[in-house]
Amino acid sequence: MAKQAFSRLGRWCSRMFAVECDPSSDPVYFALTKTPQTRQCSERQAFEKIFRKAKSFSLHVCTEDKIQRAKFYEDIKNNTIPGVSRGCSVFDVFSFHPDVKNSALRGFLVRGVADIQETGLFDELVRNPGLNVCTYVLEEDTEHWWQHLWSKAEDGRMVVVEKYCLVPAEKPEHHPSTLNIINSDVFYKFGDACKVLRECTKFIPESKELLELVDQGLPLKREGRFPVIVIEGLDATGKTTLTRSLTDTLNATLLQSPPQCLSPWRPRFDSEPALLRRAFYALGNYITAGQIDRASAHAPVIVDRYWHSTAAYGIATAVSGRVDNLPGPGSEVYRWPVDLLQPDLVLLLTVSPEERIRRLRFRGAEKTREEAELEANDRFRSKVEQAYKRIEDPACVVVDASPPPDQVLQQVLLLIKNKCHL
Ligand SMILES: Nc1ncnc2c1ncn2[C@@H]1O[C@H](COP(=O)(O)OP(=O)(O)O)[C@@H](O)[C@H]1O
Ligand SMILES: Nc1ccn([C@H]2C[C@H](O)[C@@H](COP(=O)(O)OP(=O)(O)O)O2)c(=O)n1
Repeated sequence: MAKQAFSRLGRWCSRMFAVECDPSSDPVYFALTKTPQTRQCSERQAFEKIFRKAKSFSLHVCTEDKIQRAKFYEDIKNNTIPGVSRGCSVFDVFSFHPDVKNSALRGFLVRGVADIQETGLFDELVRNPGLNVCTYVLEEDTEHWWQHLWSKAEDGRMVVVEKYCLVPAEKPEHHPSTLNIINSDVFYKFGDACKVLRECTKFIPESKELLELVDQGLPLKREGRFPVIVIEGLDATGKTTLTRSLTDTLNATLLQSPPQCLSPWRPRFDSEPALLRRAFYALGNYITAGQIDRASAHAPVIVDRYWHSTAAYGIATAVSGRVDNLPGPGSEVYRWPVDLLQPDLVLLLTVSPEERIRRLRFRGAEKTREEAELEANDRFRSKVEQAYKRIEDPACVVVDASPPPDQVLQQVLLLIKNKCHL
């Protein structure tokens, strides 16, 4: 057996396999076992739902280095999968150790691909040390489905190096998409976000300038005397409108995260995989923290988005499927970073989904959205909002932002008066 295959296997054994065929329901879970087990009739449904007796194969990105893995996953998703899956069904899949942090590998299952094993592309994929390539085979007499893991033998031929029987399994406590959140989708320490950007200076030269900007000191405890109020909320909930009127009324300084000075780099990082995008926004908060520290010595400070946004969007984007796949309230993913300056008050503006769509339409967005996209959007919206509400120390105070702007302002001024004695 090829040397490479051994190292692949070490990380592959005793894993579970989750196939997401419908974002509105649970994934189908399988345990991978060496020994087939007698199955109940009802379990056949799991296989019929996924494989339907069609030829299928899966690709899992297993590159060790986190940044390479994130970039390679995007490349496979955007270039390889569309190329091989014409006329096929494609599902997102996870290979993971149940409830073990950082153990999830993401990939794709392509169903209905007739002769993939005969193609040069198959060889190419199997040869790639960053991929685990599996085919799925039905043993007709026993009705067992087997996962075949492929590798390249020393003589250059493609060979099956390991076979696992797929056994339908109970859903684990934690959805596999939640297992890798810490330090991939949300960063809880300045140094952890910096590390990611430091490692990507080779292919994103802008990261170097960004690191120089943030290296100018980290205020953790505020020197200033004036209160700091953060306004959070989904797009079009009225943050810009409210932060402007609050700033005027309170003679405050208006800041935002990411800070203005990062605007030229934002589109660049927005087009990168989540790992890099989230590290960028995390560092934006530390730069804003420095600005808050200085400004709050002279006047109250209003901040348009801060840590809650970074964490809530990071978590909501990472967690696939339904809202109840989010880590439960009290999970460590909702904690405040150990070294980020805390505001005095965080207000979360909320409006009904219908009102939000009305405001977005008024701004000219969303006009051409398909129904399906709106529905997916609705799931995303609920996940962001739930994540916002679960973040702790400081937790946000929810404000109903559906009344007219002046009434929202009065309501918020009252809250600020009570909580910050302004
Ligand atoms: N309280 C409100 N009632 C009605 N419309 C509002 C209210 N606040 C803001 N809007 C309108 O909704 C849209 C989005 O507001 P904006 O302040 O830009 O939101 P955000 O900064 O959260 O994206 C704008 O067209 C704005 O004029
Ligand atoms: N402090 C922040 C601010 C924004 N983000 C991310 C989260 C979302 O992906 C986008 C939302 O920003 P966007 O500019 O669209 O929002 P608004 O126009 O202010 O409503 O940026 C963040 O991660 N951290």
